[in-house]
Amino acid sequence: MFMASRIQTRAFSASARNLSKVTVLGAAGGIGQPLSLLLKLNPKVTDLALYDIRGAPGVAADISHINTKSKVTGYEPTPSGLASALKGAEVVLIPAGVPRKPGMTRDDLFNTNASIVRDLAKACAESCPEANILVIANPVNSTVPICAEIFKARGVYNPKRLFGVTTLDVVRASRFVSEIKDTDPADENITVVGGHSGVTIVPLFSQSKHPELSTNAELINRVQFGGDEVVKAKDGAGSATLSMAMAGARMAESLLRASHGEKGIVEPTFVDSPLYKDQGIDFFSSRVELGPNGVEKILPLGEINDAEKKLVEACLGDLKKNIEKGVAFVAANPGK
Ligand SMILES: NC(=O)c1ccc[n+]([C@@H]2O[C@H](COP(=O)([O-])OP(=O)(O)OC[C@H]3O[C@@H](n4cnc5c(N)ncnc54)[C@H](O)[C@@H]3O)[C@@H](O)[C@H]2O)c1
Ligand SMILES: O=C(O)C[C@H](O)C(=O)O
Repeated sequence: MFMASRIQTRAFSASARNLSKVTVLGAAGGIGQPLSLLLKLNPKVTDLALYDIRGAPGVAADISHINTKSKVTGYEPTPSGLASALKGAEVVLIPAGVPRKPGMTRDDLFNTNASIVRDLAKACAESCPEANILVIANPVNSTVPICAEIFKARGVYNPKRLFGVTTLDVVRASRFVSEIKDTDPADENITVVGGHSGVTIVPLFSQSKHPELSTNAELINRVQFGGDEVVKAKDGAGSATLSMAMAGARMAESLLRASHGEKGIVEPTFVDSPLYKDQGIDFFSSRVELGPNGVEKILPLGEINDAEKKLVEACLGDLKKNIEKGVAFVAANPGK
């Protein structure tokens, strides 16, 4: 209790002074570089810290020449470099980890990415336990529970500060709808719930301006497997990087706006959620109102139609297994 209030006071005093340090772990990668670029263009970011196991100082030197006010620092790939990159961070984005190649599922990345995320989560728990942690590395359905377990083991878990970034699913859904309806995607607000892989991605078109799309199997499939479209087109060179950078920058911007006092900021995101806990599912993506302390309010799913109820049903089975896999990994491999 004492820890939680101390954490909240510190976070508030930094944002009250409008000083926002944002750290990117995996900053020299396909997502990391354009994400860092977009964060450098964001006037709410005053201090941008870039860390990677290779190349972060070079990316930082390059980005630091952009004529916006924020200070950019690239850190060496050492434990002290990582700790310095994280110290005082308000937001940490984690795109560190390997991407898919054609024929792979996101779960096929688990063996490599689980330990990368575990070790970075440990560094966060030690150096910036009060930060908002935004997990991009796949499989998100498992890497977010991994982070939670690491924070719990160190007694610093704050469920309001841990987010799986599912913004790209929302971005895609609005773009795909706008292509069908010939509208501006900025006017298409599509809620996507569940998790971030295949059938765990559930768009709720019945809640949009185009409820008839909730039976459009082709569109639903495209939202659920949009990532595969990019993996296939890149033909072995990785997965979505540029659209993901935009989506990650949007999620970070939303959190910063909320921490700077703006009200009513809502983003669908994968969080520790009460919505399906009675079914043993501790994490779920739904519309979340953000505030100065991270999660302000987890909004209910609301009315959904029968077709969408079936999609949610199909999501829950896979999601439960993905979450359990992350929790079991930390239990069996707590690391150093
Ligand atoms: N959440 C989403 O919607 C979403 C979207 C796209 C990609 N992704 C995932 O994001 C991850 C990164 O994708 P990418 O295309 O940028 O890959 P990438 O290989 O281009 O970049 C990954 C970077 O992580 C770095 N890295 C590896 N281990 C590290 C460690 N221990 N500490 C710090 N940095 C480390 C690498 O050096 C590399 O620069 C993948 O797992 C991918 O599946 C998620
Ligand atoms: O598809 C992937 O592997 C990357 C990412 O999760 C995406 O949705 O584009």
